[in-house]
Amino acid sequence: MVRARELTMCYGTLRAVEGVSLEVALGEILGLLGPNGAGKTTILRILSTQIVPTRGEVYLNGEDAKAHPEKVRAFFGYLPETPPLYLDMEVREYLHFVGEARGLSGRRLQERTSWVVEACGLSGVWRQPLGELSKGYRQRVGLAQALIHDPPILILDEPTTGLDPLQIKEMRSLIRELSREKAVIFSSHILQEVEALADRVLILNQGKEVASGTREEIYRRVFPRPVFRVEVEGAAPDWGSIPGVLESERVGEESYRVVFQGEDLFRTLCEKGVAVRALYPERLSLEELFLRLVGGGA
Ligand SMILES: Nc1ncnc2c1ncn2[C@@H]1O[C@H](COP(=O)(O)OP(=O)(O)OP(=O)(O)O)[C@@H](O)[C@H]1O
Repeated sequence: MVRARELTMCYGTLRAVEGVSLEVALGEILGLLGPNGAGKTTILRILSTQIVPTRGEVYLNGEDAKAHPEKVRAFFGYLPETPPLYLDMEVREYLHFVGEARGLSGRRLQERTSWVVEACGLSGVWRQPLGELSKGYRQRVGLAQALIHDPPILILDEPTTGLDPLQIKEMRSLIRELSREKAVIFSSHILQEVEALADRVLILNQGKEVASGTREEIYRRVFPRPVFRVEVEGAAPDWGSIPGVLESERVGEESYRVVFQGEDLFRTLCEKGVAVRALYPERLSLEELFLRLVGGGA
């Protein structure tokens, strides 16, 4: 549904994005994750045809975005980091205005407006001017305008910025619900956000892809061999003498992270007289993976 190949974007001498490729299918959520200035917004602006990349190709719903920008604009809804709202307009006026600009009219416009108002929880503020809405409601209106024409693709730049915890929860569940029948791509610099929402992640740093895939795939890239957490009782084991243990790291009082390649770590440890209290496969958070990938340590 969304396919971008080898995107590069230069602003003067600054290479904001370099050689980034991505794909998002219907029913899938891709999270772009990276620190400030990593190039996330630039990629989303390229995908939403606001800027033309210095190099690279974008296909939305099979159409070449560079060759047919007008055509592909019908295929997506875009929520920019700061939604462009006309602050004097009431919510209902604004959504009608955007719907008409998207080519809707008559019954279809009424239907779609009612749908987005319901889906985005806007019925209580329907007659309020946008300028009087809280940040959370403005963000919902921003999402509503992106959805009004029922596009198959949703492009969301930092969709939960500025929302309170309850609003974040609601926004996430709405996006998840929508993703059942849409391709969703969103950006965030918050690891928990991406972890909570994305099926797949594209990690960016200084304009370049650092890793991409599901968390498990990224995990396997960071740790190509199985990693276990081992909790022991008593003295620290002599890890170097235990067959199959390739690396060990102390991560707590009596807790170790162990890279093991062999048949049965538990049995091997017991045979060596190690008193094992707990042993389980390690599952690093996206945050730890991210830090390892960008070289910030564990
Ligand atoms: N219009 C522009 N002109 C010049 N430089 C730009 C422009 N837009 C972005 N940049 C630069 O490109 C780089 C990538 O910016 P971008 O906004 O894409 O990053 P980001 O990952 O979205 O960051 P943030 O999380 O802070 O929004 C930054 O160094 C930024 O200063």
